Amino acid sequence: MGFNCGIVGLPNVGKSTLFNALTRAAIAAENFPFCTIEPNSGVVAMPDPRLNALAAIVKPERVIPTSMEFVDIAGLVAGASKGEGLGNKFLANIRETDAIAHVVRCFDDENVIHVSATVDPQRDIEVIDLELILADLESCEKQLQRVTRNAKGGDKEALAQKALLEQLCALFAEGKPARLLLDKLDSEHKRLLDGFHLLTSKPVMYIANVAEDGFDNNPHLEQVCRIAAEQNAVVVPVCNKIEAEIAELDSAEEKSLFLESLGLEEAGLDRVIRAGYRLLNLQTYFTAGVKEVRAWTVKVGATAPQAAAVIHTDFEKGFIRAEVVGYDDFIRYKGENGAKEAGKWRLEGKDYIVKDGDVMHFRFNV
Ligand SMILES: Nc1ncnc2c1ncn2[C@@H]1O[C@H](COP(=O)(O)OP(=O)(O)OP(=O)(O)O)[C@@H](O)[C@H]1O
Ligand SMILES: [Mg+2]
Repeated sequence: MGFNCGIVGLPNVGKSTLFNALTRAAIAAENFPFCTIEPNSGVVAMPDPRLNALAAIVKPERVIPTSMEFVDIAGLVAGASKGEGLGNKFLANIRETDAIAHVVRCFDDENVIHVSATVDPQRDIEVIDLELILADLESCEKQLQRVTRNAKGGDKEALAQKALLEQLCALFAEGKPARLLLDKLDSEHKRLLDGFHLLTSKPVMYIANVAEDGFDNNPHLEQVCRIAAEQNAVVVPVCNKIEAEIAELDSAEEKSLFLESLGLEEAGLDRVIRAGYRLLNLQTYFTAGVKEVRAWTVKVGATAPQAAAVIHTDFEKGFIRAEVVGYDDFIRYKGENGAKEAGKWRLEGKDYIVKDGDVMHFRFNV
């Protein structure tokens, strides 16, 4: 499934370090700005303890998690929207993503170069936001010219696009991102907005890259949390450097020992991956057969046929019914047969809205 989250931020703030930890890749993450030029992408497995619980009941030959893609993008600097630091190219890379993980430097370290010399999360966030907003402003102004020509003929769609583009330009002129408008738009206007391919309409979460001991009493982190709260955005505090070190350990045992020695319960990466998944408004359903127990990703609100299409488009085309057992029932009644006996096994039709954790089997006909 093609959902991805772009790792975005100023140069040298720890983006590639996080990417390496997430994907166990070994791309260059050196202490100098613009170390990354070409975007790197990697597919990351979604940690989900429910898979093991299902496997313990079904005892399948294999267990397959679902995944999402992360893309490590080059650092942006002030002036990027005018082409500074290869800015236009990097902005084009961001345009390809579905959501943005904005990495903000929240650690002090004299040895790690900061492009503005000091650590100041508020300023750094504003630099990135401003570049994305300026790029969107320019793009909307261009689109407005084109649409205005079409609207002269009285074309309804063009008139609606024109009104929305004007609203967006006004918002950008105030230095605000398009995502602030999202809650106020109906589905028709959301469709129009999607068609404009903007950067600031993408959902954003903040990755506060802290020092090893920077989770508590860290004014930089507090600043990010304050800004995020104003925007209704999520903050994930992580020490990217430690995560990269943990990812290099071979066994799960070594990892948990290392985490314990640092006083941490869970790898920060799992929190990043889960937050990215939620940011994209994704949820998981399962298939549980003796051959394989597997997690699949669908958008929240997907219907049963849409969920079926994730496995194969034929499943959607020839969709007849979906056999469904909720995850909790599946566990409580120890599998499909138990759930059936307890009256918790359902046959659902094409309008059924999939719930997170549903264990599903599709009946189809091609
Ligand atoms: N939490 C941290 N504490 C201390 N040092 C860190 C931390 N996170 C990353 N670093 C260091 O910061 C430097 C830059 O990291 P990295 O290359 O990942 O940045 P980047 O954002 O990808 O940069 P670029 O935009 O140039 O590609 C590296 O030397 C890395 O080890
Ligand atoms: Mg990099």
